[in-house]
Amino acid sequence: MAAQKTSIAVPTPNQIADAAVSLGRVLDGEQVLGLSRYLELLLVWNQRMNLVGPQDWHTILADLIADSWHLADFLNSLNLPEAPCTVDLGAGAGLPGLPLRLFWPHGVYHLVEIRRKRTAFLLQVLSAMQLQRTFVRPQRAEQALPALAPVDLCLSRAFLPWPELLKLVKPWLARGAAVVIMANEPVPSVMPPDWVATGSHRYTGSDKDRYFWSLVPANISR
Ligand SMILES: C[S@@+](CC[C@H](N)C(=O)[O-])C[C@H]1O[C@@H](n2cnc3c(N)ncnc32)[C@H](O)[C@@H]1O
Repeated sequence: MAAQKTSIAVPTPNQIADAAVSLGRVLDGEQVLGLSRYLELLLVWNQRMNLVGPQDWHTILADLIADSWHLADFLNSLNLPEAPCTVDLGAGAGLPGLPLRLFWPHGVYHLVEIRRKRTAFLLQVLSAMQLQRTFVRPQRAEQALPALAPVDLCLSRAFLPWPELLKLVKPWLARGAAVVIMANEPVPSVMPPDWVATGSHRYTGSDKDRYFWSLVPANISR
């Protein structure tokens, strides 16, 4: 699908850079360009299919994309392999993965998404953003995980309730692997018996506090 002239307001690179500064992040030129390409395609495709709730770029940047730069900082604080194999399950509109790769380019990154129209969107954005070592897997997570295992890092946003996600991914994790949960509440004091929380981080999103939890299987922690 090619970008068409529409009535939607597509931000200029300078507007994106200024808005990011107002959200507390200074972007480099490549990040501005990457976000500009992502936002333009997202705004156009979002008019024809339901990719994200917000329709205006500033809300998308503040409510959705900013999570990815906070997530990049959290991932940098974890004890991960130098070039991890990461899966992003139920990637949908490419969140958190596509913006994340501008801020955290390590290892190989697989965006797993079952719906064909969404994978078509992801492929077009991927080609426009020219992200390194980042791939779209048009598959069910249940099929992609065995094919991509052993997995060093599992991410997902709004895909499955976290206890179900842990059950789904556990058989396919490498030794020392982590699952990072993006949550609206702090890490629970009681974990499932076979999991340990190894880190957590709170940050303030556009409207409320948000959290990342890093969880590892108890018997194969690093
Ligand atoms: C609520 S959306 C979240 C999308 C994106 N992560 C975000 O935060 O905007 C969940 C996505 O998971 C996809 N999905 C649902 N079940 C799946 C499965 N078994 N394997 C892969 N993707 C799946 C859906 O098609 C949908 O795009």
